[in-house]
Amino acid sequence: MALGFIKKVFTFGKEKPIEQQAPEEHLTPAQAAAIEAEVEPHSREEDLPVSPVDPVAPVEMETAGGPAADDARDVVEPVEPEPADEEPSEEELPPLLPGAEENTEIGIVPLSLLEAESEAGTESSPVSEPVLPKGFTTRVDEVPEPEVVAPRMTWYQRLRAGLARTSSQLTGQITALFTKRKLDEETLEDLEDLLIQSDLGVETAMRITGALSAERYGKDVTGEDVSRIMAAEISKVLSPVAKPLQLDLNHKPHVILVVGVNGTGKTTTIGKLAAKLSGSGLKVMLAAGDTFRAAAIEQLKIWADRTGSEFIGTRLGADAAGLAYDAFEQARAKKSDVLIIDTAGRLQNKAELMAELEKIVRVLNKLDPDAPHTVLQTLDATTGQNALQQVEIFRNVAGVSGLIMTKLDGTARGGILVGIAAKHKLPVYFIGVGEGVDDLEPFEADDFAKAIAGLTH
Ligand SMILES: Nc1nc2c(ncn2[C@@H]2O[C@H](COP(=O)(O)OP(=O)(O)OP(=O)(O)O)[C@@H](O)[C@H]2O)c(=O)[nH]1
Repeated sequence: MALGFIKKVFTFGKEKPIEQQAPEEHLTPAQAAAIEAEVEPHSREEDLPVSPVDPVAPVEMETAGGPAADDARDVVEPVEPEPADEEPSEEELPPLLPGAEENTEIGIVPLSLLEAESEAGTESSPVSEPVLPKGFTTRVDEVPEPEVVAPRMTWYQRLRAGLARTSSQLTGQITALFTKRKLDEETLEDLEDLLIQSDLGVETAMRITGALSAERYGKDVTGEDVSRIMAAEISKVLSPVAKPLQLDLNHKPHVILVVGVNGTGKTTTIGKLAAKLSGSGLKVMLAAGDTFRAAAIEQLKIWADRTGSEFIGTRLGADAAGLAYDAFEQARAKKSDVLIIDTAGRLQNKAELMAELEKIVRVLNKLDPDAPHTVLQTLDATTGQNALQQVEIFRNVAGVSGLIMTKLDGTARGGILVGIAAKHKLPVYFIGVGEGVDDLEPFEADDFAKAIAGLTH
């Protein structure tokens, strides 16, 4: 009866079986960390049915809740539960997560909307700071002193900080170029060269110098004039590609395949995405499709535990397409809303890597002709021009549907995103501005353009 009671209190709109609950949902961060540190790797006895595609090693399937979930329930000290017939009154129940009301027919939902809703609900959101239901308490000595948390930087502050090196280098060079000179042909050519060297691409460089010439040719011009016009022109290039990542939750699971060269931040970005999705009340499963790099499997499992997502992995060297097949089957059986599949960024050679990606797509197609529903490519901003070529390669092989530009914090090459947008016209859904779980921001064209041009918001 007590378990049933807990289930009623912690269900936020979407029915979520009690064993699915991530331990973190009703623990303070310190308690969750303590439990995570003690948890032994979960050993799996029975094998999942082997994929008919290729025999693979026993696929390890475990919920991120795993053993910790049981320990977690031990941590909450139940005192006399409410008498069975007394339903907790409305005001006692934690508020539903916005958008997680009974509506189970969620149609096409832009992820940024889900995120905005969960952000809106964060101060009272029970998921991060659950209010223990009446009749329960935790031992007083276990309740850690609330640590003083510095106010979180706004989106724009984090972006400005992330792009600081790009913008300071660019605006510094522009200022040096425009030392109170009247705008002439030579200055325009110098500016064009400078913009091309900043990875903005020839097309965008010419747009900027053309707009500047139209407005200021033969007149005095300052660095601020150039920054203002540069921001406006970059924004025009980026606006068409700044789109929300749409999830079609009418067909579960929505399969997101993440591809990209090794080291571009695939696994990290998957963790960040999983945090946003599960924080919005969606059921997420992560599949360790990078069976080439041992650390990648373990890394993804840690992200699954940290974000309360389900995890499915297999042994090193196993067939990635077989893992993808099993993951899809498991996600469908467990009614996961979203399945995110990690892939290898490196194999013996590029041809092998491309062949593996093609096979994964083929196998998923067999299970759902529309799957993978989204193919995200991660691009490392610090690699500059190389990122342009990478889009070409992966787009042809895996049918990339959108981009996530990572490592924009601390790099002086953030301009490459403009060059890629102008050339490939692929949606840019998010940008990575750090290694932390929150360091993934929805891509906003205007903010990005102003940040690169060094303009205050
Ligand atoms: N500064 C910074 N580091 C990042 C960002 N995203 C990822 N990283 C770091 O980049 C390194 C590589 O990230 P991974 O997620 O392992 O990259 P991957 O593409 O999965 O690599 P492979 O598994 O080798 O294919 C890690 O040290 C990450 O912490 C970011 O936005 N900013």
